[in-house]
Amino acid sequence: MKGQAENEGEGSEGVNLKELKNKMYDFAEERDWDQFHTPRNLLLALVGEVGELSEIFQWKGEVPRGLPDWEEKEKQHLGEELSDVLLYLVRLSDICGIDLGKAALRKLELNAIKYPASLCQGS
Ligand SMILES: Nc1ccn([C@H]2C[C@H](O)[C@@H](COP(=O)(O)OP(=O)(O)OP(=O)(O)O)O2)c(=O)n1
Repeated sequence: MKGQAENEGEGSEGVNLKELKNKMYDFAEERDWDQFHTPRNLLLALVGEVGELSEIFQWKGEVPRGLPDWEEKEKQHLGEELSDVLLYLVRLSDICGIDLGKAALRKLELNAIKYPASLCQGS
């Protein structure tokens, strides 16, 4: 199993970072909001959204994977906050001139070197 959301809704599989980056670019351009999308502003917006994401889990204690007991409305809200975090992260990376996909792949490689599976099994 690759993840809890592996078999979820159609249409989500083809989404890529470039598409999200371009859509955020268009969103800002159409509103003349590019002037506000500075690195610091975007970082603060990102952190704010992480706070909103945290609020959803606040006081719930640990919850089982897949969130089986959550109402659909609650899960939809979670999806919205996760998306806000992702979108601001994508936009922040773009504004800073970082190729996020490339950077993330490189980081995965570094992680694998730092934590060799043979030495880290289950601990
Ligand atoms: N200057 C802005 C403001 C918003 N957005 C976009 C990116 C986020 O995906 C979303 C954030 O919108 P809100 O600030 O309205 O935040 P929420 O959607 O979380 O609403 P609320 O804080 O009322 O729950 O809109 C943006 O790109 N640039």
